[in-house]
Amino acid sequence: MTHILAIDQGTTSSRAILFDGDMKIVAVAQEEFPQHYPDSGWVEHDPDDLWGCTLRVCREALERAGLAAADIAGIGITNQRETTLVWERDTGRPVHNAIVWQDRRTAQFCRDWRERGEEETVTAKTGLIIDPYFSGTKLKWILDHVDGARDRARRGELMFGTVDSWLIWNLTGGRAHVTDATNACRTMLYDIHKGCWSSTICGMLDIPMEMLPEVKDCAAAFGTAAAEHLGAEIPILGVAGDQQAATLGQACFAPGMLKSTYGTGCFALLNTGDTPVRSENRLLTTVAYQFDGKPTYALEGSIFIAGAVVQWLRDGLGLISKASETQAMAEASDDTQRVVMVPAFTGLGAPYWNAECRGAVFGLTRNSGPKEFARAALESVGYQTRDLLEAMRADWRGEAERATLRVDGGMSASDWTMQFLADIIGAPVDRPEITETTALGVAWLAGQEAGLYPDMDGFAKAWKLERNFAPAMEESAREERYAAWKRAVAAAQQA
Ligand SMILES: Nc1ncnc2c1ncn2[C@@H]1O[C@H](COP(=O)(O)OP(=O)(O)O)[C@@H](O)[C@H]1O
Ligand SMILES: O=P(O)(O)OC[C@H](O)CO
Repeated sequence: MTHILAIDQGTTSSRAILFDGDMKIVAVAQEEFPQHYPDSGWVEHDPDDLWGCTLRVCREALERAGLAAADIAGIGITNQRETTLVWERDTGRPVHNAIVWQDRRTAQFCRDWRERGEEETVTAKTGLIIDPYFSGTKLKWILDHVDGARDRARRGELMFGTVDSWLIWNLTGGRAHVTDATNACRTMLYDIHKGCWSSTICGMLDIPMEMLPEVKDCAAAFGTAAAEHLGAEIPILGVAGDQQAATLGQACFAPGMLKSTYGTGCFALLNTGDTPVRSENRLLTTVAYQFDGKPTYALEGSIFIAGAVVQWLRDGLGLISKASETQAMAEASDDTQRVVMVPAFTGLGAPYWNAECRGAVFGLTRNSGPKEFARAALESVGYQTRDLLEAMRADWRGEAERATLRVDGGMSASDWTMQFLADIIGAPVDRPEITETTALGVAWLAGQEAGLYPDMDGFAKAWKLERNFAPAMEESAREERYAAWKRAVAAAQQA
């Protein structure tokens, strides 16, 4: 058994990536699945799509690599986080579509909950703020709206899970109802200090605790994939939410190390070691990873629109036909114009958490055109990251000051964006050779549990730099531009 199968179940596609004994990628298979938008601000996935396309890509990757299940030492699963599923214990049938992390249907409930003055209790226990983003209020919504669901859950007939739990349940033929600490801590039902489900929060949301999965370390025996799925039994040995998996894949193991992943959204995590740091600046306290029952914590900043702003230039405005064209446009743009784009298409995430804010563009002149729009779109990703880093620097005793930022995700391929990022945060940006860090992180979890891959130190040494972006912008220009961004965000929120 020489290989590891990493499953990356994301918001828009499922991917299966096979790694060899040297942690090199040997095959990738990917499949997109439909998004469902039943109402304004609602986003759902069909649970059968999530499971079905995951299984197909696993089979396809094996076929492409010319490998059989017997060659696979273990499976690692990483997944879109917070997305909420409920299914029947007996039949495995979901009682509702999965409610996706982006879904805002519980915004009113969250507002009322905050106004009842209960946010302090929630934050103290879970490290999160009250927002529809997390699983807790989505699960409550399902229990409130599916006939008889709460009573059935109380009788132990229904099970809750995030996407990792759902996939493991299916892979193991209904034998394992489990999750890991990094996924559990995004539900808003998990006490990150005690390391267990919180009866207080479950009580506040009237969630029967019978329906919650068992929480394990990130590297553990999660169950065995049944032979009928991939041709032979394979143990599932690693699980982590996708942003935590990227933190692992970037080998951010020491306190103060920082990564940011630029996909559809952007998620920055700062390792704070064994101390859960309480944010004074609306960041989240989260479990970065957990081994031997001991959590390592992180401060997380979540931005909902990063690469998605480039998709909007392509699909919404028709200014480009592919994402990489933005590079040449930004290079050729008029630098004297100060067009500022606030891409708050679905509200603003950290550190603003303004669900009602919408996008805006400032500073347009008669000469502003597609190139300036492209530049402003790419710059918006840098400015939003700076917002997160400002908050991290303030929260973490100033120790995150000028820390190198390790980047990954699809948009990190844009050299122009990465250089602007280094310029505007005033700190170095490191892009690794492998930008598939999410899959790598969870492959490493499974691989070291299987005894195939090195320990933490060995893995950290294997991390390789592809390119460093050093800040080159004058301090005065940096601060002047950032101030213009802050004014634009304030104005967008007032509009
Ligand atoms: N060269 C590029 N320049 C700018 N944006 C890019 C580039 N390549 C990809 N992107 C953006 O990155 C995103 C895709 O990254 P990916 O990590 O695959 O995202 P996800 O996992 O969220 O689907 C898209 O939103 C796309 O617009
Ligand atoms: O599926 P992604 O890569 O868009 O990541 C989604 C995040 O896990 C949401 O918290």
